[in-house]
Amino acid sequence: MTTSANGSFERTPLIAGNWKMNMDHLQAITLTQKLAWTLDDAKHDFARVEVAVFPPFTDLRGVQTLVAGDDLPLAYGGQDLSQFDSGAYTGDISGAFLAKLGCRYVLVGHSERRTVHGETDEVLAAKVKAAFRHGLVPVLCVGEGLEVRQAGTHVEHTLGQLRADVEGLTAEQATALVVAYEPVWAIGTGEVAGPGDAQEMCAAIRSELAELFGADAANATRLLYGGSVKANNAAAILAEKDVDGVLVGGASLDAAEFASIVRFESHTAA
Ligand SMILES: O=C(CO)COP(=O)(O)O
Repeated sequence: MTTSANGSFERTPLIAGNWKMNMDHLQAITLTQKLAWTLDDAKHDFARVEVAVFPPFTDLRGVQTLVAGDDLPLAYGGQDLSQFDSGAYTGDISGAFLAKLGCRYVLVGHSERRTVHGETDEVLAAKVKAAFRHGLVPVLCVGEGLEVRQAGTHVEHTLGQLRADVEGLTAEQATALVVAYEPVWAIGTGEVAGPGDAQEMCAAIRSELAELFGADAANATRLLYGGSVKANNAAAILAEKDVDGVLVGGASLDAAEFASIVRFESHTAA
């Protein structure tokens, strides 16, 4: 653990790339290699700023082979997992399988899962627990849609999702948890929440976690912002006190752009 510039608490910044449904297993190898080379050229210190990618399931074996074979310091994870461990759940992927593939993380409750797949908070709370059961760190995504933002109830709404999805966790689990605030209106739209908006929500999330799990746990939980993060807007967001990293969609598909977002955090955390 290193001390980040985001306050006096020790939280290792995390720059995460969610590839969504992009990159087949061959493209995934090329992108991972390029990213590793670019960060290596830049002498990136992975212990100081952690870097993780979230490829589609079909890419994970290839990414694992590359990361293990070349001893790359990159972390990776799945974009979803089943709330169940095994059995008759056609099309679903168990956290046990992800753990076996060397995944450190798994996304839970991305807004595209909530909207396209209708995942409810009840299901998501079960998925968060399934992740922990299999030794994976859940990156729990929360955030409001445009109508909620316009009505001004975004903090209440997002904290409601958070409370429901972390239900039943221990303080120890809350310490390990990563929460990504992704306002739905800012995802893939080019509309980025201002650094002040990101900070407002991350501070609210941290104080909610403090109420639920105690201040020590809340001060350890890493909070990310996601939604149209690019190389040209990342630095200002990453400079905010309660923002410990970013969850990048589109810009993570370009190794050079993603690597430059990583470098902004390295400078902020220096
Ligand atoms: O949903 C996101 C990351 O999970 C954000 O996607 P974009 O960066 O493409 O807006």
